[in-house]
Amino acid sequence: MSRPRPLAILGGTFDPVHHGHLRAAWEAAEALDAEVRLVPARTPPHRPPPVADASGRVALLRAALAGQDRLAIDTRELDRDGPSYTVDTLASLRADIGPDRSLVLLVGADAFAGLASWHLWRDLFAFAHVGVLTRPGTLHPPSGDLAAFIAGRRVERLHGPSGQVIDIAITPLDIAATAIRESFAAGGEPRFLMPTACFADEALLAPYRALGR
Ligand SMILES: Nc1ncnc2c1ncn2[C@@H]1O[C@H](COP(=O)(O)OP(=O)(O)OP(=O)(O)O)[C@@H](O)[C@H]1O
Ligand SMILES: O=C(O)c1ccc[n+]([C@@H]2O[C@H](COP(=O)([O-])O)[C@@H](O)[C@H]2O)c1
Repeated sequence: MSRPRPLAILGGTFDPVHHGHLRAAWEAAEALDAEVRLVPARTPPHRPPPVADASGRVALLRAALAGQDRLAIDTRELDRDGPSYTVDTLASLRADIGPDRSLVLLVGADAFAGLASWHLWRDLFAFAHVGVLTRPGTLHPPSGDLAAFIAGRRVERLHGPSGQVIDIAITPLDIAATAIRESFAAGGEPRFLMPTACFADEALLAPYRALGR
């Protein structure tokens, strides 16, 4: 029997989704030959509450992903109360897919540098590999406990179900949701930083446009 493709997830606040997220997820799917799911956080643990509620952020994600089937949405974090800890998401995914399939947590290099502040961060590696998406502007390599923990785990090709770290070089797109929210707040129109389909339903953009009022 052929080995199942790896399952990779890109968690995020997606407030709102933009081409930086989508292109990174797409290139990771190609680089790892993986099924990739975008996992919107209901209550992101390490930041102020999002501008748009979870259902609005998911609706924009659905609009963004329409017309292709390589990237999917996994809404399991919306079903949990409390902070959307990634370790809980990985445990739940691991229970779904069984012990043998490769599971990869995709994180931008900026997020990876702060991984040691995440809830039960060492346990992430018991459930999954970590795929680090290189991102412009991130110059600092991991340090301290994280650097010590991942020493010896870095690989060029993933083996087994979990526990390794791989760099995934992606086309640098210096797009951030913060800048998109700032554009809306200034009365701008951040077209072409996010998919055109996201502009089709004004109701979905209302929370962002309201930033400018
Ligand atoms: N332009 C990008 N290129 C590569 N990875 C990205 C990019 N933007 C976001 N990511 C990664 O996608 C994940 C989810 O990001 P998130 O939803 O926080 O978007 P963001 O644009 O960084 O948002 P914000 O500006 O609100 O912090 C994180 O791992 C982040 O590092
Ligand atoms: O589990 C944690 O402690 C944790 C801490 C910070 C961030 N995360 C996850 O990392 C992803 C990106 O977070 P953010 O805030 O950059 O959108 C998102 O899925 C968050 O739930 C997870």
